[in-house]
Amino acid sequence: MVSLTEFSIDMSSRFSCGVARDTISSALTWFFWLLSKNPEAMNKIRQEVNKKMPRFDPADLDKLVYLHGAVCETLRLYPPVPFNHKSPAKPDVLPSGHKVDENWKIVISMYALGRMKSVWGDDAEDFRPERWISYSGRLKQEPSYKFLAFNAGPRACLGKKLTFLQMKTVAAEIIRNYDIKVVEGHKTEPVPSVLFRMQHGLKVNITKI
Ligand code: HEM
Repeated sequence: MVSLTEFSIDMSSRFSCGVARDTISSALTWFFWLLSKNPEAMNKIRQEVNKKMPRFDPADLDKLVYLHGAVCETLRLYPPVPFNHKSPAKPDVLPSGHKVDENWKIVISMYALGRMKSVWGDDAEDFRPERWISYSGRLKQEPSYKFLAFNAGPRACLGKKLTFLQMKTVAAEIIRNYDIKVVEGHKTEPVPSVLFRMQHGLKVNITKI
């Protein structure tokens, strides 16, 4: 058996396994990229994990409020499903006053909504997990029509809870044990498609803590 303390991998390919793999792998890839650009947030998550969940216990995942905020920020800025379209079942009038009928395809951009200053404030473009935490240190719940990564209404995503469970589990265990740095000069570009992947994957150096 070989014990590795430092190695390089393409993180996006490591996450590509399991049910609903593409959405969760896309989200985790952007999550680690955002954290590598925000080392302070990475440290805060590490401290929170070590303090509130010293040994992995799924029952403790709810206590990881800052980590939850960081996952929400990732999904707000880089929604794995960046746009969607819907058609009305019968002629209708939208709140904006537009008349629509069954032949219309209404395109909704989750990506644009997540970055609108009128919705999220002047710092809408910034990665700020604190945005999701109230003054009392609890998680702030945003309406699903505002935080649209999982869509809203009767056909919203059925895997939302499972997504947070999986993402927080992977994030907590990786951040607790490893330091991650994106390989210098590595290009990160999104693929403009139905799934918001990273064009060249995410090449990182991993060091055991
Ligand atoms: C980051 C992770 C995920 C994101 C961003 C996401 C996003 C979405 C979105 C936007 C929709 C609505 C699609 C539409 O209106 O056409 C949806 C539907 C759905 N998702 Fe997810 N999803 C994620 C993970 C998962 C997981 C892990 C599962 C199951 C294990 C899952 C199961 C489903 C199902 C069954 C639907 C269809 C619901 C219905 O039509 O009634 N999703 N998801």
